Amino acid sequence: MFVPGANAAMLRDCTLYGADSIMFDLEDAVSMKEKDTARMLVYSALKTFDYSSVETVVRINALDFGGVQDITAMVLGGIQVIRLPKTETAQDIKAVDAAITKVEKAYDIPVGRTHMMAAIESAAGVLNAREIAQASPRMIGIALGAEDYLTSQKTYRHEDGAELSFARNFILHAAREAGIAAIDTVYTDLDNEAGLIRETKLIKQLGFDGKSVINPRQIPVIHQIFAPTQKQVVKAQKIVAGLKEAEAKGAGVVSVNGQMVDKPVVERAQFTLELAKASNMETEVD
Ligand SMILES: CC(C)(COP(=O)(O)OP(=O)(O)OC[C@H]1O[C@@H](n2cnc3c(N)ncnc32)[C@H](O)[C@@H]1OP(=O)(O)O)[C@@H](O)C(=O)NCCC(=O)NCCSC(=O)C[C@@](O)(CC(=O)O)C(=O)O
Ligand SMILES: [Mg+2]
Repeated sequence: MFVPGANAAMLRDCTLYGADSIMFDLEDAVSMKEKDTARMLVYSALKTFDYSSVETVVRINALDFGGVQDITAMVLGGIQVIRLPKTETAQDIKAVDAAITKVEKAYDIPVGRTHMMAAIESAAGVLNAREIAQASPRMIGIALGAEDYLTSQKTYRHEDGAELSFARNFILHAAREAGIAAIDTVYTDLDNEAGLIRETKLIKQLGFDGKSVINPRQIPVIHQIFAPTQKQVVKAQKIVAGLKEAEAKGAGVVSVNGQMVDKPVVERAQFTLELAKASNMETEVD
C-alpha cells in the first residue's frame, strides 16, 4: 500500500489495515515543497514505529532530484526495499545500486542488505524490462506504473484493460525470467469495487504476485481474490499426498481423483498451499 510520506497520521497507522507491504512515498504523492519534510518524517517513522509485521518499501525520487538524499536517509532508517520510479534502463538501476552501496559502506551496514524494486512506467521501461529486472542482485521485483505509462502511450484506462495487455505480459515475463516478483499497478477508481475485482482477477490469472493499492479499503478485496478457495486447498493437499505415495512406490506419475499428477501439477499444488498459509488458512501439509 502506497503511503504518502508527508502524512504523519498515515505513517503511524498504516500497519493497522493488513497490507503485506507498506510503500512510503517520497515521489509523486508528495508536493515539491514537502519533499524534505516527507524524507525526515519517513526516516523518523522508521526509527519510531514498529513495522515488523510488514515489508517496508520506499519510493524515492530520481537521483538528480533528491534521490541521493532519499537513499541516505532510508538506508540509515533501515528500510528493506528501495523502489525506483520511472525506470527506463538497466543503468538507472545500477546507479541506484551504487548509491545504496556507498551508504551501506560508509555506515558499516552489510552491503546488499537493502533490496531494490523498479517501477516501469514508460514504453522504454517496458521494452528494457528484461535488462532492468536483471540489473542488480538487489532486485526483488518489478512493477507496472500504469498511470504514467498510459500517459506516455497517449491513452487512458479502459474497463477491459486491453491498453495494458502488452506491458503487463512483458513485465511478467521479464520478472519470471529473472526469478523476481511481478507486481501490478494501482487501481485509482476508489469507489468502483466491481472494477477492482475485475482487474485483480485478470492480473491473478496472468500470474502477477500481487497488486499495489492506494487505500486500505482495497486490501481485503485483493487478499480475497489471491487466497485459494477451501476446495483448491483440499485438492492441493490430495495432490501433494498423492505424490508422496507415488514416490514411495517409485513412480513419477500418479492419478488423483482421475487427474494425472506429475511434477508441474505438484509444483502448482505446493504454491496453492503456500498461498493458503500466507492467507492464514488451515493447511495440513507443510
Ligand atoms: C486517495 C486518498 C486521498 C483517499 O483518502 P480518504 O481519506 O478519502 O480515504 P478513506 O477511505 O476515507 O480513508 C480511511 C482511513 O484510511 C486512511 N488511509 C487512506 N489511504 C491511506 C493510505 N494510502 N495509507 C494509509 N492510510 C490511509 C485515512 O487516513 C483514513 O484514516 P482515519 O481518518 O484514521 O479513518 C488516500 O487513500 C491516499 O492518499 N492514498 C494514497 C495516494 C498515493 O499514495 N498516491 C501515489 C501512489 S499512485 C501513483 O503515484 C501512480 C503510479 O506511479 C503508481 C505506480 O507506480 O504503481 C502510476 O504511475 O501508476
Ligand atoms: Mg507513476
